[in-house]
Amino acid sequence: MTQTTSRTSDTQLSQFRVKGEIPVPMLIGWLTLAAIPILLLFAWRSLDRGLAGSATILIVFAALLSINGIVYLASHNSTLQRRGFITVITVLFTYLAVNAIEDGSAIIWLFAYPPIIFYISEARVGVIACAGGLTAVALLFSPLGDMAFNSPYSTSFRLTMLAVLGFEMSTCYVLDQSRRRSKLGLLKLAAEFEYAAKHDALTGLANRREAHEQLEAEYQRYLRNGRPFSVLLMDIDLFKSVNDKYGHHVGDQTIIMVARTLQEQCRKVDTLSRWGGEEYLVLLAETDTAEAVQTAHRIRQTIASTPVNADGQSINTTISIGVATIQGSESVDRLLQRADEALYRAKTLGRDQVCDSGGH
Ligand SMILES: Nc1nc2c(ncn2[C@@H]2O[C@H](COP(=O)(O)OP(=O)(O)OP(=O)(O)O)[C@@H](O)[C@H]2O)c(=O)[nH]1
Repeated sequence: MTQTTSRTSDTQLSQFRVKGEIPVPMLIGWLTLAAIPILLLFAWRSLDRGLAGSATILIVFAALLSINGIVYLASHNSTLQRRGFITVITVLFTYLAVNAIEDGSAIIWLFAYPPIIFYISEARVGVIACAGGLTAVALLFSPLGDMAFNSPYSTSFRLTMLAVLGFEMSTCYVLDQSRRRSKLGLLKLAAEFEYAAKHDALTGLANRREAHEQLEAEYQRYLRNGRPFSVLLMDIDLFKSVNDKYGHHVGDQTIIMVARTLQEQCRKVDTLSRWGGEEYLVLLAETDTAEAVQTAHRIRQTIASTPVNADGQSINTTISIGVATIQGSESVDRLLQRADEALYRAKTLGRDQVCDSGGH
């Protein structure tokens, strides 16, 4: 996978939620609600110990988190909420490490940072934030840090802290990658299921169920705007003899090749489906009878003049077509029944024919 595609899929991934997954805005909401009383508690403790400056700064952080939450509630802008939250907690954790709040023990809160950052942001952001954080802590613990800040940490604490923090960040990264891969797998599986539920396995055309959905959608449009639509019900002529003569496999290939030719003959707005064994249905959106009959003749002629090449065999096929256009307040079932009757007539008239439900 290239970097571009992994980035794209990571961004796309965050837009989909699998069942049971905690939505990021909700998680940030809960974390904000939990953080505010904790910050106020430590502000009160700082005040109690005469550290008014620390108390004020912790109260400011609590206020900033509250404002971020309120802005989200008012705007529902989850990107803004996430960015605001990441900024506030990054500055907060830096402050806790540098200022050695609670006799330096507040630096332990840094362990809360990696799992949160990996969950609420893209993997790339998580890696950058954690690498930046670890470098910052290493600098703070270095002689350079000692020159700039008055840190109370012993050498053994510094080493343990850096090692454990690095270990935690790496573990969070590995687990997060695993979570993202599982999520991607689930989303792909869901897409495959959806595709399989809507398409015919042999030809890849819409299946009968999907055709019914499209018919219903077009019918609703017809009821709203009054513009009629038509259907072409098509059946390969004497298909049983193809199976009998060449075998089932060649029969299958013939069904696929006819489907391809039909696809080439249809507009993008039309829905071509495999209606049954060797039957196809075309839904012609916003098309009246004259236009539908013209299209049917064109399709019939193309099929008749295009021998099917299946497994090295050149097979001449023809199709019969029944045409019906929606009229008045009739139902979709009635429309299909009329198309079926027209197809039956085309068969009885000798096949390789187009008949419309008006009797032509
Ligand atoms: N190979 C193959 N054959 C299929 C498939 N589905 C249906 N059939 C066969 O298609 C044939 C349809 O035959 P019939 O309905 O009797 O009609 P026909 O021979 O096409 O004759 P007319 O429709 O009257 O022109 C049957 O032999 C089915 O077994 C399929 O998916 N693959």
